[in-house]
Amino acid sequence: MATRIRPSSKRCAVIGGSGFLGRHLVERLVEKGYSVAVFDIAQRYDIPGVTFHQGDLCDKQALLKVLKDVSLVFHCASPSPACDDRTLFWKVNVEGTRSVIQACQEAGVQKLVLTSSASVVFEGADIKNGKEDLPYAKRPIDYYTETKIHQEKIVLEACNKEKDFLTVAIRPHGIFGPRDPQLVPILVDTARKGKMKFIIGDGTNLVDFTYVENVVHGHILAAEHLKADSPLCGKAYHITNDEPIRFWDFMSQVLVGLGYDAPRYHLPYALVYGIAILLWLITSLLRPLVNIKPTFTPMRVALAGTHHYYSCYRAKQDMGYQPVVRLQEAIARTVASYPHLKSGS
Ligand SMILES: NC(=O)C1=CN([C@@H]2O[C@H](COP(=O)(O)OP(=O)(O)OC[C@H]3O[C@@H](n4cnc5c(N)ncnc54)[C@H](OP(=O)(O)O)[C@@H]3O)[C@@H](O)[C@H]2O)C=CC1
Ligand SMILES: CC(C)CCC[C@@H](C)[C@H]1CC[C@H]2C3=C(CC[C@]12C)[C@@]1(C)CCC(=O)C[C@@H]1CC3
Repeated sequence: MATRIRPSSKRCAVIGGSGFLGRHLVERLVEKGYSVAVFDIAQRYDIPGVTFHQGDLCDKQALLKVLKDVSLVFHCASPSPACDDRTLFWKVNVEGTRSVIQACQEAGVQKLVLTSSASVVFEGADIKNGKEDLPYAKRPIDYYTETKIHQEKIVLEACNKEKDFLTVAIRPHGIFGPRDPQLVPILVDTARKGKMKFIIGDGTNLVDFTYVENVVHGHILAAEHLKADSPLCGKAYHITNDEPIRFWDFMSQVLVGLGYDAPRYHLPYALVYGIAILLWLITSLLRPLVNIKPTFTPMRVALAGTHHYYSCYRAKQDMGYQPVVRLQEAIARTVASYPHLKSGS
């Protein structure tokens, strides 16, 4: 009987490796001596030694070609939360993730590390020091969150020691850092439109913002600690900066760092949330005719006006996680990385 030769444990693939988190992950893996294949719907950069495979993760045959001599897969692809397209979220995050799991199993991949999200337990109400045993949101706040819940469940349920296929999910929260296309650009765009004058609520709500290098560190630790006899098998892990900060202090530090005024005037949370729901309803009804993207979506308002910070005690215990870049240093590096978004430029 022919014995299957296992690929080296340092041969990995990053699905979604052209994205914000994915590219930082690829760069760190290369520094650590991994051989990396990127699978993504688009190729946006070139790194010597990294092979790129352009394709849709819903296409199992295309995935199989890339995964056949890989032992470890990171899955960090998703449509952007801003796209609000339920059909696309289900197709990519749920059906596509099933095809990733099947392709991994058929190709003999041993480990799958999923980038999930701490928002899988967020329903719009306060979460203070939330642990991984919080129940999944029963009424997810948007389609993105709804499908991230299903995605995490199917990946964790696929963990099977007998089949030599181990899975783990990383749940980051509020990732930021150089090249992030969401947080800082949306913030600056809102400030430039003159809409960043108001604080939603009393401004004391604490939130986790997690520097991208810490999220990368959590992913690699998880991959390296994921073994048949380890507690990581089939579990989810919060990865944060472990320094919750007032949402509005974080926003103000980024804005002031880039030369914009910090928001000053307070608006009641319930009022802004109500307006955001109304706008979402109107834009959904008008969508067949015009595609308007409101700045203040119910999700963003809920994130801006409630406490949502998470414990990463489990990651510290099971994989020795500690953030590698502290929050103030992370904010300074991020601000410095966006010279083109400075006020007046
Ligand atoms: N950013 C954040 O604050 C947080 C993010 N996460 C999770 O982290 C992961 C990475 O997020 P982030 O880096 O911010 O996102 P990005 O959008 O920057 O990266 C995702 C990448 O996946 C690609 N992609 C999308 N659909 C497919 C597909 N069908 N097949 C192959 N590739 C595809 C995207 O291409 P394209 O751009 O062309 O769509 C993009 O290159 C996601 O799973 C997200 O849910 C979790 C918590 C917080
Ligand atoms: C308009 C302003 C009141 C707020 C602008 C900042 C927001 C763009 C960001 C603040 C928190 C961010 C966040 C995410 C996206 C960008 C923010 C809303 C996620 C929804 C991205 C995907 C996730 O999995 C969870 C994130 C939580 C925090």
